[in-house]
Amino acid sequence: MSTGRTLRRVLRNPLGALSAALLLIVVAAVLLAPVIASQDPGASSLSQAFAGPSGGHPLGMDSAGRDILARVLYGGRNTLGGALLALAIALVLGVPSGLFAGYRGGWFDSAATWTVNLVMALPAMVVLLASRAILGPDVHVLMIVLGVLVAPSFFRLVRGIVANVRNELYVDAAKVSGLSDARIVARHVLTVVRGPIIIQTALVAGIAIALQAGLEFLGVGSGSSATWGAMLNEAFQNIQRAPRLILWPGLALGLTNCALVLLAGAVRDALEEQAPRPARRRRTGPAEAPAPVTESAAPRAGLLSVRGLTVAYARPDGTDKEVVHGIDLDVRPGEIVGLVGESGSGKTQTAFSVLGLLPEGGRVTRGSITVNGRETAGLRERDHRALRGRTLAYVPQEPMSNLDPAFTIGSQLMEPVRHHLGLGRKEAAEKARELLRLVEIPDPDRTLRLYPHEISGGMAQRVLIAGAMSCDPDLLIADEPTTALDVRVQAEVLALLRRLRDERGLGVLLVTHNLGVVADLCDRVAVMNGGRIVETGSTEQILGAPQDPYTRTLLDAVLDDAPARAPWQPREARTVTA
Ligand SMILES: Nc1ncnc2c1ncn2[C@@H]1O[C@H](COP(=O)(O)OP(=O)(O)OP(=O)(O)O)[C@@H](O)[C@H]1O
Repeated sequence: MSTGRTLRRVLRNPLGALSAALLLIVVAAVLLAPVIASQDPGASSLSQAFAGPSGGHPLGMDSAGRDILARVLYGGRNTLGGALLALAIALVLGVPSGLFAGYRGGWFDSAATWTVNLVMALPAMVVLLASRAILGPDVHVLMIVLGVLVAPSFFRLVRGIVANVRNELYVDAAKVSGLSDARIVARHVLTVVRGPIIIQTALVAGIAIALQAGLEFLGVGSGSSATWGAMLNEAFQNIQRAPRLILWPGLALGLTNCALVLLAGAVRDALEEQAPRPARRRRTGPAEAPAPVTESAAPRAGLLSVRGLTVAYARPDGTDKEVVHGIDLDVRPGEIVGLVGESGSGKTQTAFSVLGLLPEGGRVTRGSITVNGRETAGLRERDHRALRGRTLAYVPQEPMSNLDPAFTIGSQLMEPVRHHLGLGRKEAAEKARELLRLVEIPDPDRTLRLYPHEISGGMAQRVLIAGAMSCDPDLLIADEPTTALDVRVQAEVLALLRRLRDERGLGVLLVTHNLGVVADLCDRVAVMNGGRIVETGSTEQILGAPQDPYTRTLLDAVLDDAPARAPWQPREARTVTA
């Protein structure tokens, strides 16, 4: 949701409008103190001590004969300025570290979380009193210490949200499209955390103001300058003689804090009206099943060639869990190769190894992956990122989860195009329109303006295919691209992939467990089981005359437990050699 729309929603809420107006008045009055109050807040005239309101002194005089209006206004400067300083320190320390720890995890996350827990365990008031004793009675120094003490609240808030967002599929999709981490954080992560940060800022500002006033009230502040807390302290000492002295600083503190809390509530309500983000798909898979290794004697394909690929995950005890055990795979230009196997057989790990996007802890431990003849196993992240989007593209399984609900379709299609092709806004919009036409979306202009929740699943998948095609890649890796769609839309998406292959000479690695899709679309098939490729061949051969017992079991399962017919008849009119 855009900032403008959030602001309008806040102002439409009566409490939001009232609190915002109140805060504006307080801030304006405090900033305009020299204009509104003609007196110096420190100038005292003992003969006028405790004098009531008069023409030149509308709020009267305090116990030392100082103008109360001037002291409230100038005191507000010191009180709000101090709170602002504490807030700035807390934001600068808490937000970037929370972003980094949540997004990257690893040792920085552990170290930062440990430090934050330590700071949170410290009793804030005791630390503030001790700092005053050590660093002197300067209110600014106390506010800096306060900023450090409240920074953990921002860190924990931001880290928690970012750690969740990092797992969203649309963040994976942004990585796949080749965007840098900084761009992904700025675009997809900051938009999610900015709302909670605004709410937290309002609440922490209230706490900082109250704490600062509390310290001054206890006489722990600097004491030399006017602040609302110091005024309360003085009023309290004279409560019997002039109880009205407590009214003005009390009112200023109470109103400012109420306004901040109400504003935080209004911002939260405005943000909650935003459509909920889809939950992330969690992958699960059965345990490894052993199978024989097949070594391909075939020459390496020009587009994608995988030889002896082994993928492993580090276990907490330091040992490796191997999930892909030395596989061979080839995709030629203009060829659609199906990678089939049941859940957990290692299809996705293979695809992600080619994309250079193995999840944290996973790595290619052996083997070679060449794309257009260039070795990519062990490539640096920066070089892999350059390949993704341009040479390699990815179409994921769940179209809706891979689109960021906060941005229009147009904005999401234009971002990678502008980044990779360096196009300006207008050219990128034209390119986005052209891409939507390419994937046969009927009214591209209208679709560009829609948000993901306003389009169907089939259309979302077309949008993702359009995004994948934006930089005219050579190889498209599609992970179960039709699973989330109904049968009619599935057929349309498959026809679209076939057309792209025919018209553009696109190579496609189709990850699927659906043999119907394989029969419909693929030229060749590799069957995976337990992290190994057990059989590779043409679609006709694999579906018509499977050699491996596992492939036969897979085919039997499709035919409702009946034995596989021989030969298998693919849906598309293909020449079947029995
Ligand atoms: N992050 C991880 N850490 C450890 N093991 C993992 C991790 N991700 C996947 N695995 C293991 O890797 C193996 C292969 O998983 P993979 O996701 O490639 O299967 P798949 O064939 O794509 O299944 P699906 O169709 O369900 O996605 C599984 O045994 C799985 O438990």
